[in-house]
Amino acid sequence: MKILGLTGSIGMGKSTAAAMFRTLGVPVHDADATTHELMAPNGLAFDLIAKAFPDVINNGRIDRQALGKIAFANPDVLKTLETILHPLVRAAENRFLATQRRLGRKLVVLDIPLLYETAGEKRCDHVAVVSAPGFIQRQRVLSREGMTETKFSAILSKQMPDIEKRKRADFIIPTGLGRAVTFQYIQGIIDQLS
Ligand SMILES: CC(C)(COP(=O)(O)OP(=O)(O)OC[C@H]1O[C@@H](n2cnc3c(N)ncnc32)[C@H](O)[C@@H]1O)[C@@H](O)C(=O)NCCC(=O)NCCS
Ligand SMILES: Nc1ncnc2c1ncn2[C@@H]1O[C@H](COP(=O)(O)OP(=O)(O)OP(=O)(O)O)[C@@H](O)[C@H]1O
Repeated sequence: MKILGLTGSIGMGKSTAAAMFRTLGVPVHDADATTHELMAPNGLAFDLIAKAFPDVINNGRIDRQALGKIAFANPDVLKTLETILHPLVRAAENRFLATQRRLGRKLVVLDIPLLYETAGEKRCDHVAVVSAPGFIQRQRVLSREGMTETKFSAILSKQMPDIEKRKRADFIIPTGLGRAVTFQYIQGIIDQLS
């Protein structure tokens, strides 16, 4: 079974590309979706996070925006969160891989936002990076509710620059030229790896 890592900086189009892989029949494990499940009220990380950051609990739920506000402004908070979440995400990823192997899959995708930042490429056979020009990325991200210039800069500073990701990638998937182009590239990657 070949493992393709899918990554890219904030707003570059990972989720959109992941959905296209799924449409084309390739199973995808989504690390970000896993963190959402882990942080839900019945999730495995809820109690640990609620204990570490009681101020961000709102109506029995973790207020992600409030947590993001402190985490992206404070390296210690982000570190604590990562220490809680990353091993649990990794365990979920391993369960996904075991299931897909049992099912005899030839190709699977691991969608990991911080793939290069956490040396995740070591457990992938190939890596694809989604990328668009910086001004498009900026427009996309700043149009999100609750996003500010300061938060965008703080998040960017914690991620490997797009140019560096592009240098390391086996495949670069353009996401600034329209969805049809992205889809075509993804189809080409699947053909090449199948
Ligand atoms: C701080 C949290 C609660 C903020 O949640 P919120 O819903 O407001 O933002 P969201 O998760 O959509 O992230 C916004 C952007 O920041 C990026 N980002 C998230 N965590 C990190 C991180 N640890 N380092 C760098 N960038 C990050 C995301 O990839 C995304 O591009 C959340 O991002 C979180 O729990 N982060 C820590 C876990 C983590 O590392 N997740 C990313 C990879 S699995
Ligand atoms: N290939 C594409 N063509 C056109 N627009 C796109 C494409 N990919 C993504 N977009 C647009 O860009 C925005 C961000 O996309 P998406 O949510 O997939 O990014 P992401 O990398 O998963 O973001 P984050 O890292 O912040 O979670 C969305 O509004 C989406 O509609």
